[in-house]
Amino acid sequence: MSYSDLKEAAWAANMELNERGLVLYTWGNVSQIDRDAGVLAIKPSGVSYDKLTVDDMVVVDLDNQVVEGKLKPSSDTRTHTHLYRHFETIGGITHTHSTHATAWAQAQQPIPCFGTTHADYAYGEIPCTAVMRDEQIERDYEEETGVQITEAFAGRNPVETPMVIVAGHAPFTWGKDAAESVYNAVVLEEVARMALYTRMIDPTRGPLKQAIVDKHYLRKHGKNSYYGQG
Ligand SMILES: O=C(CO)[C@@H](O)[C@H](O)COP(=O)(O)O
Repeated sequence: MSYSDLKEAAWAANMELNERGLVLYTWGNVSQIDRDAGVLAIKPSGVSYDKLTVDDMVVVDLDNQVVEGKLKPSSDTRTHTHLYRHFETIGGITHTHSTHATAWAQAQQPIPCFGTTHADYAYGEIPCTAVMRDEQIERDYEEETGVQITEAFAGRNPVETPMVIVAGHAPFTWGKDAAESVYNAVVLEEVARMALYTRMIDPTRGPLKQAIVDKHYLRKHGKNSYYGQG
């Protein structure tokens, strides 16, 4: 993929994020990686979506060095590159401060799988990271945000749950490309909203029976999937 195609794909995903109402002003960012070229295109830092152009997108390598672009890359770039280095099958990452997912992040609680809507997209609980230690904050806050995410996924397949909430901060989602990571951010926000209402209706409600979670997740994503027209 040429740098211009990569920048176009990442820019279009950032525009979709804004059109879906998941970000305000300059909040959030989306990137897409070209693993063959070893670079990713990411939103520039502090640029509002209504002014963002394809040419503004910044191309960086996995060592966070700018390869092409006149603007500074997102302040969250080192979180994105950490995740690309550790989650080797993902192709796009979205970060938002969408209201309901961020409320769960501020409560520092994982989102239980209360229903089949959730189970259709994430194989069980949506993890919340641990709160960063002081020395991590001092060392490299954005890189350590990535560390907290990959540690929350120790023993878990990030493809099966393409979303996480960062304690005290907000959500990150990912997918095979930038567009799918935005799709998952939209899904996460709606699932977080449903879960908040569920918790309000019945604070004692526990997660859905695992057999139903299995049925819903695997009929869409398993090797014997029978959902849709594929
Ligand atoms: O997490 C945050 C701020 O807490 C980011 O989402 C910013 O809101 C966007 O930063 P840039 O990508 O514009 O540097």
